[in-house]
Amino acid sequence: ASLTPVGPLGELTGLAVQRVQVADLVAAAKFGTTQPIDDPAREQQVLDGVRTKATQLGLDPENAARFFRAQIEANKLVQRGLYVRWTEHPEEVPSRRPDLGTEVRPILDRLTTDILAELKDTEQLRRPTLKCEIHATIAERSAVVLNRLDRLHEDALAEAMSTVCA
Ligand SMILES: C=C(O[C@@H]1C=C(C(=O)O)C=C[C@H]1O)C(=O)O
Repeated sequence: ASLTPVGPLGELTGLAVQRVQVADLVAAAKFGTTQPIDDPAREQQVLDGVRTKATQLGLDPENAARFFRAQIEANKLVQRGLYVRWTEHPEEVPSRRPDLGTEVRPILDRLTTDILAELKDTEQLRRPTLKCEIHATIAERSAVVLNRLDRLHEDALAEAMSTVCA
């Protein structure tokens, strides 16, 4: 369970937190298999879906795709960090390997839908203004404290939120 960060960007930031936390499951699904961290075909699928749904919601599809490119980079940052951690400390490797296709990607797909709805709800606030940057910083810092994010997930969240103020 994750706690909702503070302010008008709290819900959106909370969803970005959930997405970087699900990266732990993605890494657990792939670690010790031949499945690579980078999957350009899946990324293309995610981004194509985002553009389609964004257009249906009346959002700028390229702006939404830019936000999701940052979510994807953040996810891979966590995966790479956990690979380093698990290689150095094999006792920390999760004992169960979740199934990427049936278990993990469906969670990411649900988050995609929720994130797009929040992008719509926050559209007016997310102009490139100081006001937006301030609300983004408040939401991000409160997310780190409320969810006790470690440095890896804190850095990933910063990446995920880097383009929030359109
Ligand atoms: C999350 C995954 O790993 C990477 C990150 C992705 C994402 O954040 O949506 C998509 C494809 C991969 O490059 C995955 O393979 O599903």
